[in-house]
Amino acid sequence: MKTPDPFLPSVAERLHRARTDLSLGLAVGIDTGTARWLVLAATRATPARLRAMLDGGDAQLVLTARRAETLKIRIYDDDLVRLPLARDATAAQIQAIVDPAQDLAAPLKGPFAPLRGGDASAQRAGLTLVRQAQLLPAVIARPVRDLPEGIVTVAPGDPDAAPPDALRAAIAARLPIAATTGARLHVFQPESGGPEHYAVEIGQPDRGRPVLTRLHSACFTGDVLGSLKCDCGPQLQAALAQMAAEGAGVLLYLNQEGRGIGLANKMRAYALQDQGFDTVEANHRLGFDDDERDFGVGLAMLRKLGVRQVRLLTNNPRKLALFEGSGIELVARVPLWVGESAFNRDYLRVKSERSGHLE
Ligand SMILES: Nc1nc2c(ncn2[C@@H]2O[C@H](COP(=O)(O)OP(=O)(O)OP(=O)(O)O)[C@@H](O)[C@H]2O)c(=O)[nH]1
Ligand SMILES: [Zn+2]
Repeated sequence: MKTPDPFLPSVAERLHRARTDLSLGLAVGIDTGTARWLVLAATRATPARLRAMLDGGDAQLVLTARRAETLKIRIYDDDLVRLPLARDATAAQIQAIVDPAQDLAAPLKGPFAPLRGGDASAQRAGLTLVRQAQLLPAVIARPVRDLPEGIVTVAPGDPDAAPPDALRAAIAARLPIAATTGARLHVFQPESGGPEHYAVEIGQPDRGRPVLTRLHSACFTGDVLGSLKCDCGPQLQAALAQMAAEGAGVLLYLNQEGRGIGLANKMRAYALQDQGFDTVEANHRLGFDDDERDFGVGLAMLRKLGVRQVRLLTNNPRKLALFEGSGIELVARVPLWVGESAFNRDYLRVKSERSGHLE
């Protein structure tokens, strides 16, 4: 077998570049083996690139099935829809279809005649990349004979087939915090780019015994600003306090703002919540699933820290299921109910009723 050229990017590195390029408003190539597609993030396309896409005459707007349900579009491809775009389509028209901000003010956007049949794998890969880039999940796609020189190109199966990101334990240092002076902060970096994640190690947890552990997802509004709309800030403080009281624990701070949709989209969701939609409905109207997080990175961090058994502070059944077959034993769940306020009572109720959160 030929050894790969060490200077060429790996699949994981190419995917990282593709996500970055889509965020910048650049087109990415998707090569299915029989066809080549150019893909642009619908919310980032510059006017010139949008025009160039439309001029070909066979451009499509690709949306998730979640967004299509809101717009009452017939879904033929189970997880997505493909809408043909006219040559004279405008950026404003596309924005109105993609972004739910104007849904209530201007509900009638159709009629839509989605495409059916044929291979949608390139479009599906495009959607996966833009949602991983925390952009609104919608792409403009167009088949081309040849991909332009210098365009980052991936295969449709790459986003799912890429090996889980290898993590580098970059650095750790002592960090006295309000909860305890005996804390250390570890910084982990995915080797193929992407956001860093942190671990706060309290005391010196005995690796031969179950470690009190929390997987906490970033919430700028709750953790930093003390937002009353969620329970994140109080959960963070309560978890650290309990670890300090027991003298040991590990809190993973995962940079998955807004259950993985990013702060901008979480604020779009909050604007929809102000219109009366709940936290789950708001995600769906934006085109996302209820929860876009991948907790696999948390397992990788625990392995790096040498944690083999956990007592997990959570009410979320998805976090419990994560440990099945992971090699890390879930010994107990420790409930974490704190911080209820008049502003988040409905949010907490929806988490119990719709997302299955445990008492
Ligand atoms: N999309 C979206 N994300 C939200 C909303 N409110 C809070 N979040 C995010 O939800 C995440 C909360 O995660 P966690 O603290 O892990 O809570 P959890 O999944 O409910 O699980 P446990 O607290 O462990 O029971 C954070 O990333 C917040 O930014 C919302 O209305 N919409
Ligand atoms: Zn929060």
